[in-house]
Amino acid sequence: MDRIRIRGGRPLEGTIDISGAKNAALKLMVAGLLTDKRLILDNVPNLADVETMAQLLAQHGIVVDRPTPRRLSVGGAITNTEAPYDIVRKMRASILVLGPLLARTREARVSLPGGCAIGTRPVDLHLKGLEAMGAAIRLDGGYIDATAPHGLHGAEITFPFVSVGATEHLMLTATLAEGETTLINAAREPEIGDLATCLNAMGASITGIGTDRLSILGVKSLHGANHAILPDRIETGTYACAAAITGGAIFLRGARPADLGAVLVTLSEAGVDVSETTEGIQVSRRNGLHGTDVMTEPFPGFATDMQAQFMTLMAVAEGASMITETIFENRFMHVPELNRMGARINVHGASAIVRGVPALSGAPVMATDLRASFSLVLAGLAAKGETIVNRVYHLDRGYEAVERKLAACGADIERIAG
Ligand SMILES: CC(=O)N[C@H]1[C@@H](OP(=O)(O)OP(=O)(O)OC[C@H]2O[C@@H](n3ccc(=O)[nH]c3=O)[C@H](O)[C@@H]2O)O[C@H](CO)[C@@H](O)[C@@H]1O
Ligand SMILES: C=C(OP(=O)(O)O)C(=O)O
Repeated sequence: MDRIRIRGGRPLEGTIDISGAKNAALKLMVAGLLTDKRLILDNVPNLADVETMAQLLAQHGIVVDRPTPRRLSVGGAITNTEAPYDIVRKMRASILVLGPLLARTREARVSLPGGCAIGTRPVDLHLKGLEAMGAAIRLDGGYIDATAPHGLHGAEITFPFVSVGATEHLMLTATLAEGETTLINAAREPEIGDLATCLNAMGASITGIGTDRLSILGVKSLHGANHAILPDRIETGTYACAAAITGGAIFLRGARPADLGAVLVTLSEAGVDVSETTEGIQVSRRNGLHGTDVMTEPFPGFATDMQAQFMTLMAVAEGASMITETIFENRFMHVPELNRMGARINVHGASAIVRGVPALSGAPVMATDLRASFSLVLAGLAAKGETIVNRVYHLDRGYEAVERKLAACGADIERIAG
């Protein structure tokens, strides 16, 4: 298993090109199941999760090619409607194939994704939504068995709380259902807008993009399209934290400020200098950081995917911060690892109290999930001495070329293959 070695204490200076968003790319690839024609995606990040999704689609009969490093071509006829446990367990976005398979072939068997390190992550809203659209669903041996003998139809679906995955899943499915589907209290994450824009380019009829009420008028079939994936707002926020924690200055080329929601405002409140340009975002820090409270919320609130990275920043801020996680019940696994590096963090239920310390010290640490992994990389960049981050396969799921991007800004970082 690969590890990352970091010798901390260098201010990072330079430019980082922001990659296409992982959380959009995976769902856009699923859109390829909705048509026999070719869907061409550009600005596709080179990530383990993208490879896993390509594998999943391939075993459904869909051909996924990478004609150029940043382009994916997805298309073909569905030849198998079962999504096996071995692939689904690696990546939760896999569950999103269920509705599109049902809409195209009237049957699907998809493994239940199960819990994962950050929480139980149920899929009941996805299944209830599909049932409202006419699917018959049965759970059998860890699999979701779904059929729609009479096809799927539109429905009015009100989510009791905001779910990114359920909004995307039902929107994808509704494009081919008969009649109109309305999703009320829908998630408004920028990746959902990106997916809706691509589906419309494929011939879907989706209105209300960017709002919490999406209307989807089903069509008979979708065609191919060419779509460039939006820049990754979580990668952007993560490297903004790298500039801030090392007291450096990084230009985040290609980043879109409006997609960051509350994250940029919160960084500014904490003492980070953020300036927006048409080409990207400049982030630097000349003065001290101060403790700032945050609560994770659906977009445009502070993203749960930025919680661990922001906590590391607060670990070296002056004063205390309270960080409350409202989306996932177990997303504080980075806390004991950060404490091993000298942080002073206590968890009380859904909140962590972070008492800032003057400096962290390098240590061997264990990555536990994707964003937690980067929070440890950030700690290593700021710490005195050497940090070894173990189990970096979590990092490779969602961050492209981490060592190259950071080293280009002056970080002393290397991957140790093993
Ligand atoms: C609202 C939110 O911030 N969602 C995050 C969530 O999306 P993801 O799509 O994974 O999760 P959801 O948005 O669906 O989950 C939001 C909340 O609803 C619950 N839930 C969800 C579906 C369901 O059928 N039943 C149910 O109870 C979840 O357990 C969670 O507490 O994780 C992703 C990966 O970290 C993030 O990029 C998303 O920003
Ligand atoms: C946890 C994440 O992804 P996933 O939903 O694929 O687990 C993430 O993007 O931070």
